[in-house]
Amino acid sequence: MSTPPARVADPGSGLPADHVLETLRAQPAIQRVPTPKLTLFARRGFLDPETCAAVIDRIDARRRPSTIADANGDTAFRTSETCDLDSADPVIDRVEALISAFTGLDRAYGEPVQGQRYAVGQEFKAHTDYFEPGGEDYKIHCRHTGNRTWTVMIYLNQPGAGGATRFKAIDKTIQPETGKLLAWNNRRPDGLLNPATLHHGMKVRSGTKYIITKWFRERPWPRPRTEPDA
Ligand SMILES: O=C(O)CCC(=O)C(=O)O
Ligand SMILES: [Fe+2]
Repeated sequence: MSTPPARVADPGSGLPADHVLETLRAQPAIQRVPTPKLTLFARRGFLDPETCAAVIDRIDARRRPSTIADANGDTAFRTSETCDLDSADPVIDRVEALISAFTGLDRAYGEPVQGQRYAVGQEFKAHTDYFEPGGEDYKIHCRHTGNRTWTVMIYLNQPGAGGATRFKAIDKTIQPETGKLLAWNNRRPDGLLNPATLHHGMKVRSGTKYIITKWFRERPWPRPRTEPDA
């Protein structure tokens, strides 16, 4: 008796991860953080300094206070500023294309790229990027597009001091460096959410830190309507 095949998501969603793992492993100069607890890759110099500077300009022009999905009562939990970046802008469009080509993740499954700006003393305390199933925020944010699968993050500059990203469960701290990309799977190999992805955007001690993040989902992200109403 044959069992029906399991529903296979589009490989570009990053769930299952095989296609993304194959694509990332084939990239020159990619580094994988050696741990069995999570899948975390780094690539130094992924984005050129000119593009990083152009994206920083856009973040500075449109930043607003950051929010968090699962409000936890700690008003100092995420003190940075945020900016949704417009994929109709050719600079952002190119960054999105580079991320997809590098990771094998299909940009159709990604949320709009988000910029973050951290001034001295600002941070994003330890959190996971996926939504906690069962909560109100999970219902609101995951109803249509499912939960987050992969996170791709790029440091746009190197602040004077501080601003590292600490993955507590594996005792690994990654230093910001202009153009360095991080990509991690928010899931375990069996597809379940991985709490070992807990990470902390640590306080900037001098200068300003800029990053962009693109989070991918189980299902395609709705595209903004551009056509006029009939
Ligand atoms: O700023 C960092 O190093 C981490 C940012 C982060 O975790 C996020 O935006 O989800
Ligand atoms: Fe995060």
